[in-house]
Amino acid sequence: MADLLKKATKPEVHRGLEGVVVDETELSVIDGSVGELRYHGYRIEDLARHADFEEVLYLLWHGHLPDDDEYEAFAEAMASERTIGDDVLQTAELLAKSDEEPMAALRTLVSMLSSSDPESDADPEDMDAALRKGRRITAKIPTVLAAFDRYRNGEEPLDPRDDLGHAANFLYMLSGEEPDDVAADIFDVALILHADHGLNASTFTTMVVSSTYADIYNAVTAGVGALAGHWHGGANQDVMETLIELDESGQDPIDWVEDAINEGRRIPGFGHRVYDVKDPRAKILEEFSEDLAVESGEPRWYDYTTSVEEYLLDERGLGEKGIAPNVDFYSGSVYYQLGIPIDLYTPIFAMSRVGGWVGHVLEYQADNRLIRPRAHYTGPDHQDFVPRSDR
Ligand SMILES: CC(=O)SCCNC(=O)CCNC(=O)[C@H](O)C(C)(C)COP(=O)(O)OP(=O)(O)OC[C@H]1O[C@@H](n2cnc3c(N)ncnc32)[C@H](O)[C@@H]1OP(=O)(O)O
Ligand SMILES: O=C([O-])CC(=O)C(=O)O
Repeated sequence: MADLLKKATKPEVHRGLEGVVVDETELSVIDGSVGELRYHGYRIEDLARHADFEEVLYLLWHGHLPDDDEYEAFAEAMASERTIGDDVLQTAELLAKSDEEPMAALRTLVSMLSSSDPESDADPEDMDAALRKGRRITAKIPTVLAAFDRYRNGEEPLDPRDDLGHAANFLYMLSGEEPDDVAADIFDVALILHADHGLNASTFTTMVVSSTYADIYNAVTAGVGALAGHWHGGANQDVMETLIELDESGQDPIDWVEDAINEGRRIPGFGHRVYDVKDPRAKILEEFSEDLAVESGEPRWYDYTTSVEEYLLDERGLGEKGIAPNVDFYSGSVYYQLGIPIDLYTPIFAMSRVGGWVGHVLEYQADNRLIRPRAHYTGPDHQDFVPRSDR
């Protein structure tokens, strides 16, 4: 005990685990100094251009890109798992009627999916079962989200269509209309871009949970919880709300952002723990945002984003700790222009990131070790206990 109380000998404390390397991974690598991201060695730009989301899921879960046969079998297995039971639908309806936030509804519904999983009793050390469960969760998230959204709009949910890919089927279940190729492709790329990103907070959360051998439903449910926060996935919704605030202010965007910074506000969609420069995913989404603006003839949202970026990145400069745009900055205006409700942006992030969560859980559990760091104690050395009535 005496040693523990020697506060003078303070160990090096890594607040926020900044820069701490806790494990090895083959899934993704980020070079934050030049803005590069690769999944299993493939540049994110190449995956965005040439792959689809199902291929990327396969890559993250199996370690290689699928050939034609592997792809077909995988896409078919994913599509066959999209349906959800009546109990989950009824809960989605109840949550919608009680005006639950979509991200909170998703957390509840993902947790509930385990009750109807045919392998819910599988040994948590059975990695094949964990992969199949992860695949089921991933296949069903779009269905639960679309059902929730339709219920809150007073509409009945639609059955998933197995003739559409993961991205197009979600857009169909949401609106009731088959999306055109442009919308389906942009949405598919958005899913690819958000699928994995090293040991971000939500992925690390899933690893902590599964390191106790709690099953993958616990891990993914916790991942949804961690992603919800404004400093992580929740920022994409904040970005769009901020752009709307800017629009309603009637101010010039540069004046607006200058005032916001002078008031000490954090601008959502800027700053990153790993990137010192612009996030490569933001570059791709920015192009989509511009394309959609040109196509619709409504440049407002794209123009606001570029003005804010110009001020923060170019005029204000990167400073000691860069505040360049992260992935959330441009996804907001892309989803907005695709007509997706603003409070679904973060659940959509989860719809994609579940691929990384499952991949990292499987990778970590292949050589599991309980995650259990320590804290430097700074409380009182000793206190005599006083009964409550005498305090
Ligand atoms: C998918 C993702 O999760 S991407 C991140 C999404 N989150 C956001 O976009 C929310 C806005 N951004 C932020 O809050 C932060 O940049 C984080 C949480 C993402 C990263 O935080 P950290 O790595 O801990 O950086 P930290 O908070 O120490 O910031 C360093 C400095 O930059 C400033 N800064 C960081 N982000 C911003 C921002 N968005 N707007 C204004 N200033 C910022 C901080 O105030 C701090 O300044 P100081 O040193 O004068 O106090
Ligand atoms: O890596 C991070 O800390 C946040 C992020 O960009 C992501 O999770 O995609």
